[in-house]
Amino acid sequence: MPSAESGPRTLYDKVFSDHVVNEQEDGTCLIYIDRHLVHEVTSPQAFEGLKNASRKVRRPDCTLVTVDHNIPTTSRKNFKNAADFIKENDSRLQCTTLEENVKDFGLTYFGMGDKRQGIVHIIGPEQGFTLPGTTVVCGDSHTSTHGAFGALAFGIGTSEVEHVLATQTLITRRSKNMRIQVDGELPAGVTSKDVVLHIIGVIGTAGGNGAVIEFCGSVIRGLSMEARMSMCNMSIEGGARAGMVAPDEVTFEYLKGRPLAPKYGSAEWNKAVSYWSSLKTDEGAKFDSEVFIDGKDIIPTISWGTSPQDVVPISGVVPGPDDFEDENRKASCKRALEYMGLVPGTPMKDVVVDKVFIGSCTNARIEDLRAAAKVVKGRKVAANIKRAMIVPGSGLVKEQAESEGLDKVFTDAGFEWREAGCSMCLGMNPDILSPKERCASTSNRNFEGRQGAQGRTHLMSPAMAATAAIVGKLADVREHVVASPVVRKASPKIDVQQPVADSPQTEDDFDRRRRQEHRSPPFTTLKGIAAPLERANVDTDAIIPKQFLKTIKRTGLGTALFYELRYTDDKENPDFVLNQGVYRNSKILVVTGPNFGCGSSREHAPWALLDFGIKCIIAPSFADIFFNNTFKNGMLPVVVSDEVALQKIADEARAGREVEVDLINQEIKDAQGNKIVAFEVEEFRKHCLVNGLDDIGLTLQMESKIRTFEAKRTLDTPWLDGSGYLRRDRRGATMVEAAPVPKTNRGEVTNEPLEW
Ligand SMILES: CC(C)[C@H](C(=O)O)[C@@H](O)C(=O)O
Ligand code: SF4
Repeated sequence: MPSAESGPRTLYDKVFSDHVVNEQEDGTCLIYIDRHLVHEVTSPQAFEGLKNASRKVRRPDCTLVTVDHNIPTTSRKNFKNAADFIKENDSRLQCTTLEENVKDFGLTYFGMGDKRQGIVHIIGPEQGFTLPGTTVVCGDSHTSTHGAFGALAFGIGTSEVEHVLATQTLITRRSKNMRIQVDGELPAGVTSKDVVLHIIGVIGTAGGNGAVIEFCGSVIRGLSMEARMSMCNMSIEGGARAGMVAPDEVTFEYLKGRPLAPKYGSAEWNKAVSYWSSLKTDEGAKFDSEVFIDGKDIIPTISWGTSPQDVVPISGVVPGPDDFEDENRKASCKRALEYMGLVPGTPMKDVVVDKVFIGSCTNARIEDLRAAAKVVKGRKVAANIKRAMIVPGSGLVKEQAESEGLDKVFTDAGFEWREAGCSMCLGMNPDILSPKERCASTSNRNFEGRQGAQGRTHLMSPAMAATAAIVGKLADVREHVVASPVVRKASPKIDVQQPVADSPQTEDDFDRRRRQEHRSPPFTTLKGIAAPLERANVDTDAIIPKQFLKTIKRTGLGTALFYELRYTDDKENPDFVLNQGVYRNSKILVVTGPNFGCGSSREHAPWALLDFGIKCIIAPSFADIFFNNTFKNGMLPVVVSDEVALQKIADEARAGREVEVDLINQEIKDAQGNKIVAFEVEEFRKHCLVNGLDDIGLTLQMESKIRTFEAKRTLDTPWLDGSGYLRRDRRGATMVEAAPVPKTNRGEVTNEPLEW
């Protein structure tokens, strides 16, 4: 339900309300986006859409672009350009396409030759691009990371990336408010990663669906910004699109001197701090759900299975199906044990590890590397560990770590010291696990095949991963390192001011863009074979694995749909439903377990379903980003939470009979036209589907409202109009200039020619 707009408000309510450009009667809101981060995987189709419609990027001064997912993490000593450096064809194409797009649209870009390059969720905060009270989006589910600053930050799909690029706004609705309070004190050896893994174990991967989580309590207040980012980062693993922490002195301290934050001590800084200080939940504000956790109950926590909710304390044992009451969980446990090659009852500390990965947007910040180095110092990686990698989150993190001598600590112990990128977090680059290899990983997802086909991932904190590297097995950091008080050191800050250039944009451009387009074929009624899928928590990595995300097109992904389930050694698996008889022509998917489409924001998941021929998915519940992404592609996700009705539909599907989804009357019927169940759909979404409308076209009709909002924003929060190297000369009430940032010479800021 929408949150109350009057009376005491939550932090989320405040930030959301401050960004509403327009609200419709059915609760559909157009919100302004302050900060847009872009990377190579989820943007090519968005830029292509802009080009096809002759649209420009509305606010280059609020947009920051980098490459992170595909790039190799090998030494860049001889780096000249991405085209020569990246060997794998599809990865190279995706990166060079991004470089062309930033050039064509005049965006600020941190390429591989720039020491500010890094994982998109590490560089935003590092540069002060992420600020309290802002709305931050990126075509990436871990955008939730930025909520650590009291920003409303969430992942979006590629169609929404295009929408934001074109309009600097997004169509959305109010989320529910969820509060997770962690009080007391954390025992020695327990870190924010343990806290968040513990929380996901408690609430489950669908626990936060439809909600924004506010993390609070004395434990959260005591965490550094890095630690808060690790927690908000994994809100998405708890099903929430966003996590937030109210900004406080720790936040302000972190922001001082960041290149894109207001200048410390200036009138603007003081104004900003006074606004930021108001961003807290009012006494008496209502939350839709609340969870209380006592910090002292948390033990270093690791995952044992193939979902982030499959966690146990390191002192525990591998669970078995009998440990769960829910039938879905019993079935998932059985499958996960088989996949992970584990036997119930085995002590976690007996599990032998092959590889160690310390990196990712969850845990590749300077504090993470310091924590790992503290464990490693003076020790050696165990003989059975085939590979132990440290992948800093950005060039600046790497530089800082090197200045502290951490690289030496790691390399002396036998770790590889790599260049910044996503790396083995999802293995879109060459850093992957071989089949059946077991990895102690500081990343955030342990889905099947996530780090490499048939690879086995155990999630944990940097200190725990470092301990596993030294011991050769999963191990308890508390038994291997003498606890000492955590000393909070400053994070690296670099004040880099860059020159910019101008390029005009005219009123005519707006008129051209104001066209309302019809992009998807209208959806009214769909009748066809429905395939039954009897699974819970189907993640988007399972719907389409990472190797297929390297395309720069939306089409042709049907063969990749459910790839790991549909094929074994590249041959069709006859047991998988879509390989059987009539189901090869399915138009509808009936999923019997909850939380379909959890995990990543990849719009490739609906694209693959659509390309296969599936236009409608029926399930008891969906993950938020996937749910959104389907609508943007003229597809219909239908929630049927009534178990009896869902089973009736599944029975039709199991019998190979057709099912009819009648959107006009909002009913699901059997092949004879008998109603099985009615369903709900938001009015605005239905309108767009039935009429095949392009919502960018619709939003552009709100131009005057967007301009009015921007003018007010400039008065109230002037620091949000591209500052520092993002500064643009503004023309009238709108944007815009387009100036790429000159290359920095990996360490030295120069006025050298542009990277391209
Ligand atoms: C590639 C991108 C869409 C994806 C995400 O949204 O999370 C990736 O970052 C991931 O972690 O799976
Ligand atoms: S989760 Fe992994 S792949 Fe996704 S953005 Fe973070 S580091 Fe990159």
